[in-house]
Amino acid sequence: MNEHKPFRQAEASMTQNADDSLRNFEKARMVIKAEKYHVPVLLKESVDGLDIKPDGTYVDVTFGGGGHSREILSRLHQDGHLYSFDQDADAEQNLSGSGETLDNFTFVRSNFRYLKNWMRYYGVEHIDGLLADLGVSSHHFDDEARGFSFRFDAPLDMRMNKRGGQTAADVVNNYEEEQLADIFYLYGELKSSRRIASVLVKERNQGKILTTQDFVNAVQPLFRRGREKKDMAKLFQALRIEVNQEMAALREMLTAATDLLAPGGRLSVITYHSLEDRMVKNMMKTGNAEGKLRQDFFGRVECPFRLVNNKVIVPSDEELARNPRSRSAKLRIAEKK
Ligand SMILES: C[S@@+](CC[C@H](N)C(=O)[O-])C[C@H]1O[C@@H](n2cnc3c(N)ncnc32)[C@H](O)[C@@H]1O
Repeated sequence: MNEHKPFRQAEASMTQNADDSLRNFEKARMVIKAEKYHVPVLLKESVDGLDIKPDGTYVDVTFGGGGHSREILSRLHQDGHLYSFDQDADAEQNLSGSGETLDNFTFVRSNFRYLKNWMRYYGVEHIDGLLADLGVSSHHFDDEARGFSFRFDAPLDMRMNKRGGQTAADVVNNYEEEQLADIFYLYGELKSSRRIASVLVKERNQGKILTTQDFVNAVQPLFRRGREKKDMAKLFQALRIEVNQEMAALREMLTAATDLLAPGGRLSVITYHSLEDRMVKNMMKTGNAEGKLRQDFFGRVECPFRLVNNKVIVPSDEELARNPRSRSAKLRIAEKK
């Protein structure tokens, strides 16, 4: 009889674990209530990439509508923990206000560039995995008042964190012409960036550019017919990246994550434009955002990560059909050595 005992114990603990997962999932569903806020992108692929240990410590630095957080929580047991960050107050509203709480979940209303400080604050020295699903959520594009979309007329704001920092109107009205051109070229990959900057400067000399429609009216005549929407989207993206200092925040977060991850810990990052993707790729291949190869005394490349996927993972045809907003997503996964 005795030789069966370990099996029975294993069976009992499997049932216990399954119960734990179900309970966690149900509770997470109650605590994270958003359904329409955002459709999670590459959900299974990115969370599978974390290779979750049920008792591990995980971070989702981009909570948004909580789709990825909920999936991570469903795979954790009571002794695991998830810290989820978002700098936007609207994202926090996706947590149930009913007083329901999850013991193994902490929401951090902050920019993820302060990841290290917050982990220190919570007494966390190492994490087993970090997920980032960068950029803005569908909610940002669909909320008429936030100024992220050229489909609506709204104050030219575009701040994810409305508590502070410069707005898109501040950038458009105060930056030097050359600075504006650089932003449009670097973050929007727009060939006509100099012309756009020059037109904006002329326009603002007539009167401040304060709304999305002021901005659209100024630049629209520059775009070739048939390309207006694509180019406008690129221009709005460029402004948004500058307003929210997205590249600097990403660099700081990736550096902190590299230090915090325990050996065997996973980094799973979804990007939506080429500059972000390049920075993530560099970090995973070389351990620094610039992609500088470092070699040891014997000429061996030193890198804190092992790539889990050599080729980027992109949404399947089924996902693209179901959620066209996933079209530019690229997922990279690496493991800390
Ligand atoms: C693409 S959405 C994430 C969606 C989420 N994974 C889901 O399934 O619902 C990105 C979220 O990250 C937040 N975010 C972007 N940059 C951030 C930063 N530097 N610090 C904190 N939150 C940030 C945005 O406010 C937005 O809610």
